[in-house]
Amino acid sequence: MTFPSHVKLVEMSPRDGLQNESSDVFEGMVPTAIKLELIERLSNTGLTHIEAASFVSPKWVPQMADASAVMQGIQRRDGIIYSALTPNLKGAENAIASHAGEIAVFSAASEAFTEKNINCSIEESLSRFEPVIELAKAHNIPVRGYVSTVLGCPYQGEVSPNEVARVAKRLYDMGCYEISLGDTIGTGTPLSAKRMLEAVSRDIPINKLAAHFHDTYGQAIANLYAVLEEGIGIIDASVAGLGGCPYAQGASGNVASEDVLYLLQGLGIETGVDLDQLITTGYWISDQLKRQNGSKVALAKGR
Ligand SMILES: CC(C)(COP(=O)([O-])OP(=O)([O-])OC[C@H]1O[C@@H](n2cnc3c(N)ncnc32)[C@H](O)[C@@H]1OP(=O)([O-])[O-])[C@@H](O)C(=O)NCCC(=O)NCCSC(=O)C[C@@](C)(O)CC(=O)[O-]
Repeated sequence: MTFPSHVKLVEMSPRDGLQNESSDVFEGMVPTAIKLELIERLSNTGLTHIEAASFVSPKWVPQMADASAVMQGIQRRDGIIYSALTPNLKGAENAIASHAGEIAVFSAASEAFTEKNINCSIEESLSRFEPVIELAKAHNIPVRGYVSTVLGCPYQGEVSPNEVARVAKRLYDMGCYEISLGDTIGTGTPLSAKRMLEAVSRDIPINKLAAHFHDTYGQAIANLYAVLEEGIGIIDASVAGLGGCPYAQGASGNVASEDVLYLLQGLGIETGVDLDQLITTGYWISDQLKRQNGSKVALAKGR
């Protein structure tokens, strides 16, 4: 078994982490200043990729309504890519106008989830992404592609690895430079994660694939270990385990960045990220949101 020597961590907390936050503390919206301070603190940890906001309909996801203010307010650092999620051309235009360093499009391997999440079929979502990718190319901005529900769907249940592979390949062939595979509701297990990855990596080089696992069933770290064994070198995670998709009921947070980093350090895998700084940031945002910190490593190590 050979693990990669280096893993790229993609930090999700400002976008996936906060998009579903129904913060009582702030009567709904998390203030832009808190989002910006979170991004600033994350920028001090050694992370090189931070998904900072999403340019989606504010009627669908009110928490991301200040995406332009967030993207424009970031104190940008050399060597850090601040990316934004975009569902359509309108979102991409706004993201690019707000200086997103990378944009991401998102579909799913389940028709039912795609309808609930972005109000169209998988096929329609892919055609919406064509002009997005074209526009990004014209601006020299890389595009990441997400496939959600890769290990289970909240509406249709089981999802076939072949369908995940099909959607992932379409996104890759359309020009997405990296495909992130989302276990949106965290129902995957190490074996199902490996089987899914085997199917996807038949068509797409493994170094172009990212694991984006939620920890709803407590399997995310085990699933990550399984896909690291297969050669995955890009992992999405969210500090303090923040997050959840508004269109996947019961879906809890992303796997905690602190827990992923602890796993990687134990395997001798380099990331360039400082665990203590990450833990401090996780406690800071948990305090702001008056939430229990969702990272087991942070709880064990303490403040
Ligand atoms: C895709 C749409 C817009 C379709 O929504 P729709 O209602 O079908 O769209 P529409 O084109 O009919 O537009 C409706 C209204 O939204 C506006 N609108 C339209 N587009 C935009 C835009 N980009 N930015 C701002 N406003 C926009 C548009 O202008 C219009 O405004 P109105 O005329 O009624 O005032 C909607 O369904 C939507 O925004 N969905 C986003 C859902 C979402 O953000 N889900 C969470 C992210 S995915 C996720 O978390 C999973 C992931 C990626 O993390 C991986 C994993 O874990 O699996």
